[in-house]
Amino acid sequence: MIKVGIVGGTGYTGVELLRLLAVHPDVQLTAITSRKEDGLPVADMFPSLRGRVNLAFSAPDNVDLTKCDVVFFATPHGVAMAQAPALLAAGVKVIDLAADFRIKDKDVFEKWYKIPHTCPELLDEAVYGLVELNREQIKGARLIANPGCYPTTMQLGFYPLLKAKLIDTTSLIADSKSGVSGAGRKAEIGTLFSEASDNFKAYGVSGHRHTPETSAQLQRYTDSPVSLVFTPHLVPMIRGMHSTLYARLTSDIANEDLQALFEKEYAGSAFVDVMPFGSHPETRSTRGSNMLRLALHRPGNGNMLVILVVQDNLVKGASGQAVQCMNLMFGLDETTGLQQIALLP
Ligand SMILES: NC(=O)C1=CN([C@@H]2O[C@H](COP(=O)(O)OP(=O)(O)OC[C@H]3O[C@@H](n4cnc5c(N)ncnc54)[C@H](OP(=O)(O)O)[C@@H]3O)[C@@H](O)[C@H]2O)C=CC1
Ligand SMILES: CC(=O)N[C@@H](CCC(=O)OP(=O)(O)O)C(=O)O
Repeated sequence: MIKVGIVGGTGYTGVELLRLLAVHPDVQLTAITSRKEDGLPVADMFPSLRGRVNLAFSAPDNVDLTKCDVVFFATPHGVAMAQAPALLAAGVKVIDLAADFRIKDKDVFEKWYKIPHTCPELLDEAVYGLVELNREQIKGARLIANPGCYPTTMQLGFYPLLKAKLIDTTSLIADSKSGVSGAGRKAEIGTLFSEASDNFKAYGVSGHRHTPETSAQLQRYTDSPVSLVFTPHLVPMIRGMHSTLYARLTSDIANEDLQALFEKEYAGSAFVDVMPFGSHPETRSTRGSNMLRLALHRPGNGNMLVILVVQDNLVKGASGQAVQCMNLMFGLDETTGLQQIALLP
């Protein structure tokens, strides 16, 4: 059994890790931390876990995480970078759900996250945990930078087109919407019921930290300079993410061939569903599951391609993706414990 520790077990990605790992056949939950809830039985805070998780939360300082085989950091940016060196030195693998190791350039990280990077020596080694694009590297990794939720949708949508050199890389557009759980469980005015429900707004239009993360990753797949405009929106739903991606085709290609390109690229991927051309994927078709669904459109048969991408921000956008990485790092089938079908309605 893989002994698992979770730092930050009371947040939305932490409890999502617990939901997935409590029934994972190869996992033994070993330590779950919370500074505020030290000593409280996990199932007292989350009754959905009664009878499934028998541990209590521990303060991070009171628990020996070196007895774990892998530790997930479901914490704000800056926490994993402080603890990863000691854990790695003790032979523990680390999966960070925050952004500490996603951006290879320390200066770019510090500019967008406005905190100093205290562990730049690990930036080169960290493997970006987007399984569909990095599967082989993840298998041998000790340290995973789990992707941001929006970047997952943007990369899986644009990647096949970039790789096949079919689009203008300087005019990529992503118009994305997230459910409110994307902002985490902490109290904030913007996510109060009376602020976020029955309302709709864009945010971060002049600059969101997921733009540099996504651009840098996409740049790995093309020699042409990548330029991306990304606009996130908050929508009044709990889970879910919908990205409408726009790309200008630079070559004359039939719709059937575009569809075949995506189907071939993701044929071996259990968690990327290429829907029939012209489909309208719904976020609820991924709710609670690790699936990401996408569909291609070509309005008026012109040279603008529209790619619709949906996922559950907490599963494929965070905790499910992290478990997918863990499976590969421990030699398991990547689908182990992740076969849930989406909830509907
Ligand atoms: N929500 C989402 O859809 C996604 C989130 N992420 C990323 O995952 C990470 C977790 O997000 P989310 O679950 O939403 O966050 P939450 O705010 O819901 O939870 C944060 C957790 O971290 C703990 N924590 C906070 N500060 C510290 C600290 N200094 N040391 C140790 N533990 C700490 C908190 O518990 P306590 O204060 O009691 O210790 C809590 O359990 C973030 O970096 C986020 O950006 C990534 C993709 C999607
Ligand atoms: C709705 C909402 O607020 N979403 C978050 C992003 C979700 C996320 O967790 O991304 P990181 O892991 O990169 O922080 C935001 O836009 O800040």
